Amino acid sequence: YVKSTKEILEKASKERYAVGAFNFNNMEFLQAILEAAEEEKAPVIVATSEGAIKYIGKGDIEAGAKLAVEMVRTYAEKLSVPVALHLDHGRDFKIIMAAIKAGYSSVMIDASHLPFEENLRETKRIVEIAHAVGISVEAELGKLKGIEDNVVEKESVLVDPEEAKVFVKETEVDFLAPAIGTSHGAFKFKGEAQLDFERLKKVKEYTQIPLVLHGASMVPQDVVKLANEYGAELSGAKGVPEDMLKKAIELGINKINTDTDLRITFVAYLRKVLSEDKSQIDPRKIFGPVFEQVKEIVKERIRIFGSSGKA
Ligand SMILES: O=C(COP(=O)(O)O)N(O)CCCCO
Ligand code: NA
Ligand SMILES: [Zn+2]
Repeated sequence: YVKSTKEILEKASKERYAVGAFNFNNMEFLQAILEAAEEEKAPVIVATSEGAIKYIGKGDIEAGAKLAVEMVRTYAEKLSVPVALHLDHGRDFKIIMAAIKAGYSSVMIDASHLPFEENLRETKRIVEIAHAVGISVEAELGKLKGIEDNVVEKESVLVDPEEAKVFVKETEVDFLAPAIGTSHGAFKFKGEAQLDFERLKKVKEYTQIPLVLHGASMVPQDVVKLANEYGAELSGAKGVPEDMLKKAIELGINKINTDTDLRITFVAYLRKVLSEDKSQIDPRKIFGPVFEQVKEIVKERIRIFGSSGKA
């Protein structure tokens, strides 16, 4: 059933577990994510980036947002678990407004590339509008490394817990994504994976609100290997290790954004199925086994996040 992001995350924060926020940009990924949550009896957040809304709407933002909402509602109303739809990395005011108008439960205003005062002002503006119509808001403090959609962040600037305290108080934002060393995509760490747990601990203590981990995909090496065996070129791919995810959850992370793990699984098994079933031309016979695997990896993530059975 449909439930608000805020209710889902406040329960998670109180009970110290995390809820997956899985990205989708087509029907099959959405189906796989929702089936996984249902089978794990877990609350789940499904998310679209701005690019996904444009992709779903073939460039028409209002149509894309509306279709995403209607797909989620049509599936979710049949499920026994709570489902919320979230706008990931909102940057364009028009798209954030389109998501709110279409019926998204929460929106992220990502102004983390701006100086603190501007991030604060931008976030405050969106919070005022969203709260006026009962929508919750996520913001980001500090910078992730790597490519954030179309903004290349050269270096990661880790969150300042003192700034986080002021930021949350001033903006009344509902959830905060503190940068603690992760980055988007499959190539997260040059050397050893490391997250700044000290900062995370302080941010939770100072803000006492649900926290979000971006760039949290684990990049499973067995799946990377399989993809490469069937012709992909993903050498050097590295994600967040399980023990670090679990420690981040203990320290107060309640929403874990996961996209790359689903993408790598999709690509590995699509390559495998196409190369093994050479006469297959029915998309359902190709996508069926591929998205079965995507569902399984989502279930694995839900178990690691501690949200299995929490519906
Ligand atoms: O923080 C994340 C997920 O990051 P990851 O790339 O680790 O799955 N997202 O916000 C998902 C969209 C970013 C582009 O993939
Ligand atoms: Na987000
Ligand atoms: Zn992100």
